[in-house]
Amino acid sequence: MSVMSTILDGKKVAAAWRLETQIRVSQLLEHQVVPGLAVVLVGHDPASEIYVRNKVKQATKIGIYSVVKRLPEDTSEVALLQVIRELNADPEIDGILVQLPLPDQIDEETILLAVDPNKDVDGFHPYNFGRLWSGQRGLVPATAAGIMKLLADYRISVAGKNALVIGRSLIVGRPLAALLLAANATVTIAHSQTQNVAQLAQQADIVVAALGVPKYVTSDFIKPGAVVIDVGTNRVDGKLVGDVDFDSVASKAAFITPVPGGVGPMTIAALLSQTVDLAQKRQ
Ligand SMILES: Nc1nc2c(c(=O)[nH]1)N[C@@H](CN(C=O)c1ccc(C(=O)N[C@@H](CCC(=O)O)C(=O)O)cc1)CN2
Repeated sequence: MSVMSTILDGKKVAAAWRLETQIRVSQLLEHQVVPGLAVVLVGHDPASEIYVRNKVKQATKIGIYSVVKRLPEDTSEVALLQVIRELNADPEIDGILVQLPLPDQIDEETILLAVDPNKDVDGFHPYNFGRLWSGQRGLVPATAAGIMKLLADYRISVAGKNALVIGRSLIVGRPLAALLLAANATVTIAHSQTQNVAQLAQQADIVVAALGVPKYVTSDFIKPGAVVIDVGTNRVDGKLVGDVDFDSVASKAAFITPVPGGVGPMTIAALLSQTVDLAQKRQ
């Protein structure tokens, strides 16, 4: 018998979260504190352009002051470091993020290290990453924070569950594994060298697909009743496709995120919330 899963509606949860954040912004405005977000975009990656536009649009809508620093594709590392230094010193800016990926001539690690850890709203600075892995509270990468919030809103408990995170990126896989561990899940990280990913997935209560391969996770990976989180945003023939084969997996999983409308909107809502956390600290 095939059962249809509950769809984890990221669009709806993110909208409610943005409203809560907007209320927090109004409270800050009463104390003459305007939360400030700076987004640095180097080059013209079409997907990055969309994400940055949406971040700024949604930030502005809820009263966050936001600036975009647009730099050409051939920007040098030195020039980018100078922009970051200026933002670090700008008292109107609470949160700084550098949109990834960066062009090849720029070393990502050098850039992330240059962001003031107290303004590192993306949580990618090694200081904040270290705090995350040592189980301390702090700035957390937005996609991982968004996924945890989505699970919490649907009252999906994580403690004692087997979680498989497929993908070990700085942006999603690693920070999410740390958050799931902090929430007392038993966490496995699978990656490009992992043998028998399907076999590992069959043991998992929670499967997170964050590897960037369209429809990689199929129904034979899934234990009936599992929770499936799809972080993929692959463009195939102009269409947005996740890392999960939604139609086959939805008949087996208890909960599943759609693409679009699942994890993506939660990422931006988490970023806004964290920007306001930083402004509250300034206050
Ligand atoms: N500095 C950062 N760079 C990148 C991050 C990040 O968190 N910080 N994450 C991703 C891209 N990203 C945010 O930047 C992001 C990805 C997807 C979405 C989203 O809302 N997706 C929609 C679909 C939108 C579309 O049509 O493409 C959805 O899934 O519903 C938001 C943000 C890489 N870089």
